[in-house]
Amino acid sequence: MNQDKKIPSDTSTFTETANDSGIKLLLRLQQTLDIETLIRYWADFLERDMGIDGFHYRHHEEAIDCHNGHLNRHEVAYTLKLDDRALGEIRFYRARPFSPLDSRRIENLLALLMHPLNNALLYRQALRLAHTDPLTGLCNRSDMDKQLLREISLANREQRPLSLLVADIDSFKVINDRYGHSNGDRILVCVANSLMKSLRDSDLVFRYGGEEFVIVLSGSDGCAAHHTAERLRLAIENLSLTLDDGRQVGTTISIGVSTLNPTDDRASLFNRADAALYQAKQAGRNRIVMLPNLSIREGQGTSH
Ligand SMILES: Nc1nc2c(ncn2[C@@H]2O[C@H](COP(=O)(O)OP(=O)(O)OP(=O)(O)O)[C@@H](O)[C@H]2O)c(=O)[nH]1
Repeated sequence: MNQDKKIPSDTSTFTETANDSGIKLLLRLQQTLDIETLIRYWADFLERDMGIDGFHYRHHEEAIDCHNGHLNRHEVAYTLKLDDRALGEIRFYRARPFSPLDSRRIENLLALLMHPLNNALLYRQALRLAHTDPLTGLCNRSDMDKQLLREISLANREQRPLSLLVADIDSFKVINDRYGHSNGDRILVCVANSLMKSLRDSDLVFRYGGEEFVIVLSGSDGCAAHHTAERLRLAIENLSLTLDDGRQVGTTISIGVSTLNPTDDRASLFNRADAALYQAKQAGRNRIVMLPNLSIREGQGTSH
C-alpha cells in the first residue's frame, strides 16, 4: 500500500488524541527544538502504539533526511503542511498493510506533531540565518569563530595540518566609487561564488566582513595551502564581472596564508594570515604572502 496524503493543521479536530497518552506525547514533543530528536520521540510512540517498523522524514529546503527502523513492504506517506508552510514529508513502513483505521490513527498523531515540528523548523532557520551573510549566502564571522575553534582542536587531536587564508578584494573602494554600491555588491557575490566553486566541499569559506573572506583548509599544509591560494587568485583574476549596465569588468584579490603550529590558537593563526595579507597589499596587491619565512606570489613576482 502506498498512500500520499496531506495533514490538516487543526489539532482541535482530533478528539481521539485528547487522552492521557496523547497529552503525554504532546508534552514530550514540546520539550525539544531539535528536529531529529523530535521526530524520533514521535516515531517511538508510533512504533509502540501501532507496530510501525520504520519511518523516513525529509525536508528538502532544510536538508534534513532522517530515518529509523526497517523500511518494510507496506508504506504510507504524508506531506506535512501548516498554514501553507511546508514542513516536509514523512513515510511509515510496516510488514502488515495499513488499514483505513491505521491511517486515521497516524493522522491523529501527526496532528500532535505539527506545531512542535513547525517551532523546531523555525528555530533551525533562525539559527541558520544568524550564521549566514545575507548578501553572499556564505557563513558569517560569528560562525567562523565557532568553526575555526573546532577545526583547530580537531587538527591538534588528530595531528593533521590546518591552514587559513584571508582573502581581500583589491581596491574595492575604487570599485564602489567608480561603479556604485549596487555593482560593488554584485561583484562581492560573484567573488564569493567563484571562491566557493574553486574549493573542495570540505573547505570552509566565510565572509569575514566587508570585502574580506576567510578560508579554512583542514588537512592542508603550507605547500597545499599556497597551491590553493594561487588557484583562488587566478580564478578571481580570470573572472569577467558583468555590471548593471552590461559592461564587463575584472578584479583581483590578495591573500595572506598561515599554517597551524603547535602553539597557535584561533587568534594567532588568524593574525598571522592577516599580517601576511597586509604585506601582500603593501607589495602591490593581486598576490599571495605566507608568513613567517615564505612569501610567494606567482604571476607578478615574489614578495618578501
Ligand atoms: N558594495 C559594498 N561595499 C562594501 C561592503 N562592505 C564593505 N564595502 C566597501 O569596501 C570598501 C573597502 O575599502 P578599503 O578598506 O579602503 O579597502 P580597499 O579599497 O579594498 O583597498 P585594499 O584592501 O587596500 O586593496 C569600502 O569602500 C567599503 O564601503 C558591502 O557589503 N557592499
